[in-house]
Amino acid sequence: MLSSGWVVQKFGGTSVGKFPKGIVDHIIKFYTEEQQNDVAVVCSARSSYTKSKGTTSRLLKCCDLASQGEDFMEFIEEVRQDHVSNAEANVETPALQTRLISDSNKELDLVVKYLEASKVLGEVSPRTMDLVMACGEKLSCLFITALCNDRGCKAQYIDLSHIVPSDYTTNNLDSSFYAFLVQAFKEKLQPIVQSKERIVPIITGFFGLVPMGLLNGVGRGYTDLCAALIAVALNSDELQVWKEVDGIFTADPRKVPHARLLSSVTPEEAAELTYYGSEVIHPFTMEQVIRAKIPIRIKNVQNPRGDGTIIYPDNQAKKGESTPPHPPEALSASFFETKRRGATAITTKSDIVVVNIHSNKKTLSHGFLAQIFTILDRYKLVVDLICTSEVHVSMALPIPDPESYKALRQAVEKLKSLGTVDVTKKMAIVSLIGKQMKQFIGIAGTMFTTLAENNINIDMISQGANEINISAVIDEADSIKALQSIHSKLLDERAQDFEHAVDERLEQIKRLD
Ligand SMILES: Nc1ncnc2c1ncn2[C@@H]1O[C@H](COP(=O)(O)OP(=O)(O)O)[C@@H](O)[C@H]1O
Ligand SMILES: N[C@@H](CC(=O)OP(=O)(O)O)C(=O)O
Repeated sequence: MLSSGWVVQKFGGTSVGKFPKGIVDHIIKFYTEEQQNDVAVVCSARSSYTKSKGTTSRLLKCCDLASQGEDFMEFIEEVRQDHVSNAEANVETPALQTRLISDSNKELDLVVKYLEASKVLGEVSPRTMDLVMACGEKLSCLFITALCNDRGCKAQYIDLSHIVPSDYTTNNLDSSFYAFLVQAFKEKLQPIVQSKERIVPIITGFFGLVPMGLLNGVGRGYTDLCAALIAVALNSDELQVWKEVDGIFTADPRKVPHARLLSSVTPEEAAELTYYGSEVIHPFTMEQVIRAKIPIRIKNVQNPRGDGTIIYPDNQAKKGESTPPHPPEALSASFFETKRRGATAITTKSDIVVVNIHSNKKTLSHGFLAQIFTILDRYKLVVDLICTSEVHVSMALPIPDPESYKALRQAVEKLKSLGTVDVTKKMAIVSLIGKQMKQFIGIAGTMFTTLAENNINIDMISQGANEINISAVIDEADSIKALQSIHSKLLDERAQDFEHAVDERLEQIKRLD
């Protein structure tokens, strides 16, 4: 498959909020004018500083209030004010500014209608929630479209919020649903693709009224998935996910000052990092694009010329290449990267609660685990890590908000019928991630010795079946110390003493000689 010339750029809510002019002048225009690419832009709802104060969070708060029959207008007015003053501050051409404000007001008025009806009913259906949430991406894309046109880059607003027909039925968001979406996106973008003039489509990251609701089906961060499907629809050369960091680092650079920028990671590593606390990319994003052989590049809106980090399998050829990059999989490039030393990155996840269950039977009866999971399932609780012995089960659960804490309390009451239950709060999971780790001996040893040397108590240990993740549960208060000390032993450029880990592959090769 040859180069199509298309590049899909996804911008997160805080980037749209903080750097809109930079996005248009130094990113969109750079790729269209200097690189001569065709660019498609996907935006999330605007957040000025943090996601929790962002438009999506405010709109979800309105849904919450309406479902309790309470007044929500205060939050609508906050969203309105935010977008009006943003339009006034950034869009200079009077006609474009007036139209943007009027279009934004219309969208918000519509949301008020949906919410008023829900308030009367005292219930917000998943469909209504989607209709309300979609407004965030609409406002953001109306704004970026106006700003592009204002600054001399021809752009067209594309609303995907009704792309899924109301009679579309599916029980889960499987590959046939994604295939349907890709086809629908292709049709929607066809006029722009065929246009003689270069037009940048500015596409709402909200993609339709998904059968069980976008929040239930995909979750926050759905715009990453939308951008991925657009990249597939356009047979794009690259999917660029623009953030406020230079790419993926060996650890969260805010917590580990010596963290290094990684030039590439595999999709499996990116997924593990995201799940275990480093919110890099929505996990659903990768499968579709990688299958279409499209690389994902994480880049920084504040440093657009940086190389960023590429997410791509180390054993698969890219679009337009006939063979995988050399050296081949058996001895992949990172195998020779001495700096990597087996592990790729380290991450921590906070708000973890450990639940221990001691069976009241002498031996583990069959069905014991099934009973535990049935209870957890009933309360929609997720288990991140689990360790079992014959009569004892330890589980680490993410409990990030009051709602999940309430569910946990109810589940614990039920679990008590199976045995003695104890609960430890304020814990964290520290995870060492690396696709190459499985061929090294001593990495887990070094990780746990480092924790011991730093007086950090380990509550649970787990090595995932995929062998790319070694995790331990520790006190949340120790998580920064754990990150920094393990990083300096196993990932720091200046790490001196890594004498314990033996590269098993290299040893095998030596033995063959
Ligand atoms: N290993 C990591 N590499 C890069 N960033 C990381 C890592 N772990 C955690 N982070 C944090 O993830 C955040 C991602 O960037 P940000 O632009 O804030 O995301 P968003 O697109 O959600 O707005 C950064 O604040 C960064 O500190
Ligand atoms: N606007 C949505 C979806 C999203 O993808 O956001 P972001 O790209 O900023 O993570 C949210 O806040 O969840």
